[in-house]
Amino acid sequence: MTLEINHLKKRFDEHQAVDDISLSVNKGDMFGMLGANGAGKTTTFRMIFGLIDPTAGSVTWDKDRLSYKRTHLVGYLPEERGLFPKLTVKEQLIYLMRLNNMKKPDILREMRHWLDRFQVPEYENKKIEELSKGNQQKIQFMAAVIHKPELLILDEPFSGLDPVNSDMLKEAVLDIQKQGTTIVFSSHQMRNVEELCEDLIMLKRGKAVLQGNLKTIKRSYGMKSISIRADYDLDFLHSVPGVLSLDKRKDGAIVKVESEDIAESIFHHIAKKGFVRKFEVEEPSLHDIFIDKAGEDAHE
Ligand SMILES: Nc1ncnc2c1ncn2[C@@H]1O[C@H](COP(=O)(O)OP(=O)(O)OP(=O)(O)O)[C@@H](O)[C@H]1O
Repeated sequence: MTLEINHLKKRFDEHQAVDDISLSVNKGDMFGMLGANGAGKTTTFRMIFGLIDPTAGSVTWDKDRLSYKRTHLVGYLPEERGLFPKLTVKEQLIYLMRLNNMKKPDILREMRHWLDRFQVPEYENKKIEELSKGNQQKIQFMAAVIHKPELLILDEPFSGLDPVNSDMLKEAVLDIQKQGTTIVFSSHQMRNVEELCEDLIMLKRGKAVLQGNLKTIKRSYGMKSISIRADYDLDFLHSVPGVLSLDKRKDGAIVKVESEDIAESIFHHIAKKGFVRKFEVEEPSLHDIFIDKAGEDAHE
């Protein structure tokens, strides 16, 4: 079972929201979709789920279009959370899961399992409007997973969660993946993507600007980050060709350079100045790559 996206495009009047993206995600993989605000992530998710039709290109799950009859195979956590404030958690989940043809005893069993897991068993009979935003999000997440979909789409699942709840959700997502579910998610929090994804696509104004295996991308990315500790001012490194940025720290600096060769030349420059306490060349973080690639659209 594979999610296949081929030359997918979506145009809204004059605006090309998604511009020719192709990707495939194999069963059980976790795939990250990155991009600044307005890059086209949500539009892509809506096309995967079948809420809107592509202008061109195709989306298939297990070689077939995700038509209305097959939507129960997919779990979708939409960006615009859509719960009914006046319903209780139980009523809400029964309502949504009946749409997936789930039987009531199965819904209740799964709901209680998840409420226990999220350490909020007492929420069963609480109204949605009585819950905090973060806790409503847990219920929305449950609505995406209770029917055990083959493909799970999570649009910004971690936004608005405190660190404890964010970790709880992350563990839940990893467990669901272990059970063989294929997961595609978007996040503005690069650390989450680094922790969870093997493969990713980075969109900018609807186009893929970076795509592939995260480890390979990081290894092959020219840019390097050097962590330096020294007892003298490192400001002079600003004028070394190939230095992209210099971020001063208490007893040194983090210097971003274009390539490993530049890192070597930096080492010679500072060694001439005096004793170097630390000089460590690291691969760029996904955050660095995002700023570099998503460019002026990224306001992280
Ligand atoms: N129904 C619509 N009609 C017109 N324009 C739309 C519509 N839906 C999305 N767009 C436009 O398409 C572009 C992509 O939007 P989309 O919501 O897919 O971005 P996104 O990557 O999910 O952004 P964010 O991180 O802010 O959620 C935006 O410029 C948006 O204004």
